[in-house]
Amino acid sequence: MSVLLKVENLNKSYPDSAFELQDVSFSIPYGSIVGFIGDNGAGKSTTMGAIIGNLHRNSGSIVMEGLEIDGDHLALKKDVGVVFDTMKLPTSLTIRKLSKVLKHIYKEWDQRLFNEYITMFSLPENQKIGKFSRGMSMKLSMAVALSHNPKLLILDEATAGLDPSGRHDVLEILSKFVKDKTRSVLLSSHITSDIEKIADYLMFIKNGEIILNVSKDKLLNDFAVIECTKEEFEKVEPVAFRKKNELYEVFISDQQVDASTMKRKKFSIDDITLLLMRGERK
Ligand SMILES: Nc1ncnc2c1ncn2[C@@H]1O[C@H](COP(=O)(O)OP(=O)(O)OP(=O)(O)O)[C@@H](O)[C@H]1O
Repeated sequence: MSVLLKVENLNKSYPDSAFELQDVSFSIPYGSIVGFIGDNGAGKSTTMGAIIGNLHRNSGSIVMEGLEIDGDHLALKKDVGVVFDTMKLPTSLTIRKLSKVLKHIYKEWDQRLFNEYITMFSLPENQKIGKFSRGMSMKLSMAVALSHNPKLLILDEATAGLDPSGRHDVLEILSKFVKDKTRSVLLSSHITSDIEKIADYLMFIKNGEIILNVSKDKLLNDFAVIECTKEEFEKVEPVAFRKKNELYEVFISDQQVDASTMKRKKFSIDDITLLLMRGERK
């Protein structure tokens, strides 16, 4: 399995905050969509900002297509399309004028593709961008990010604020984007149903630490949620658990389930997220 982006031991702290990213390490294989899940303030935007060089990292290495990105984030920016929840495009321009500027900035700018996205998202070409609604701005950022032929798309809460048909379009675009296995997506979202639909890998972060990084298929097939008694609980090594009155709700590898005494519960990615974020670890 070859890797598009490899992040190793990424650490980042802020001068006026107790928060720290703690040795964040992960890889993004070619052709994959990685869903990045965590509570507010868990460290998703910090991780993404440190990767693209918007934030200074304390330590750690970032390797894109085998090339160490050490200070020279320009090399990375060419190959990475970014959509953050706050838009950073010039508000006084119209789409028409913006595309003329972008043509000069990006060597691989694809005007035909950009026009297609603008039509698909029904965005007005002659209205100033500053007057766009939040959803329209996100759609425009997405169109820009996709049209300079990036290898990696980094999307921070990009589907939040989109109407259902816009979200449907974006999810479809992302699935198509990775289909030929030469590109990948890192996507953070609180809408776990979106992630459940399209992600190949799920990466959970809590208090600046990656607590689980697993393929979606493995998560759904090789793990289980059970409800059990204290005696049964003491025999297992859970990933996470929550005490519910006298019983325990436990997230464990499926191998540990003793089918004669333990009952598997149906679970969704939302359930797992809640157990990982609110639950305890043994
Ligand atoms: N510029 C900053 N200065 C100080 N602390 C910051 C700064 N930016 C973020 N933080 C802190 O870093 C922590 C992680 O924030 P971050 O934005 O990475 O979380 P997140 O997982 O993206 O959250 P959300 O889901 O709310 O977007 C928070 O405690 C936040 O207060």
